[in-house]
Amino acid sequence: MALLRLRGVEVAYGGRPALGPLDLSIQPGESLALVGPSGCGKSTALRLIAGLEAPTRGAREADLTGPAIGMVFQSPTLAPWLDARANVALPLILSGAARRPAGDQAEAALAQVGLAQAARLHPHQLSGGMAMRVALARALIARPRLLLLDEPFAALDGLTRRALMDQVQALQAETACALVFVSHDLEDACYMADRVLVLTSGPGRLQAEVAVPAPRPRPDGFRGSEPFLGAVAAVEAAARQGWRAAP
Ligand SMILES: Nc1ncnc2c1ncn2[C@@H]1O[C@H](COP(=O)(O)OP(=O)(O)OP(=O)(O)O)[C@@H](O)[C@H]1O
Repeated sequence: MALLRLRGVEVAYGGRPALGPLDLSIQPGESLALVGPSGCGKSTALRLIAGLEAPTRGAREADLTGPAIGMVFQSPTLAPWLDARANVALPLILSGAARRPAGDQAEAALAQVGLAQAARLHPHQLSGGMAMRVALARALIARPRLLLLDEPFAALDGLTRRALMDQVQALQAETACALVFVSHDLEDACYMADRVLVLTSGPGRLQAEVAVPAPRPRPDGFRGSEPFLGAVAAVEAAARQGWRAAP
């Protein structure tokens, strides 16, 4: 049974098509990447999946209850007046948890992303990578069944980005949540996902679906392996067919 399905969804803004029609299903525990040229509707698709926006046409069907969805955006959107611990605890407190146990849980979540020492720091004291890890801890604290990441690493340097991708995979293995990962970077998409959905230029439709038949978390040397290189080549070929050059 799929966690979530989009059936023939289309989104238009002011009558201008922005996405679709698009069909998509997300199975429990799987990792899905959405790639496509700028403006094709990737973020729109993610907002539909999150239920933050309704489709103009088509339907969203979700089999999600409880702490269903965690989301991390390109900028970490932390509350500047709260320290890391309080930022991470916020979803629990907003859903009615008591401050002390929520704070304890937040500290454990920060330790999981390697930030045990940073619990009392405020956002302006954090590096970009640290802030992103705080946002990740916050998204995962309620143990969602589905984690949505919208270009979360785009602003980070290459090494930090790779370390964070491994960290997300480790957390995903631990929590068994499904992941939808939006990226501009075709290699990052193949690194993170079991299936890469290549969207066309806007309004984005499915151009191709490329499987990455390899275990997660990725083993050492994965980027030199045949499944990875083959998937990247297939995604690039689909992109060459379906993406118009930006005007
Ligand atoms: N709230 C909105 N009102 C009007 N138009 C919008 C709105 N949100 C998005 N759009 C338009 O819809 C299209 C898809 O936008 P979206 O942000 O989903 O694309 P994207 O693939 O995520 O882009 P990028 O990779 O550049 O982040 C774009 O043409 C954008 O201008």
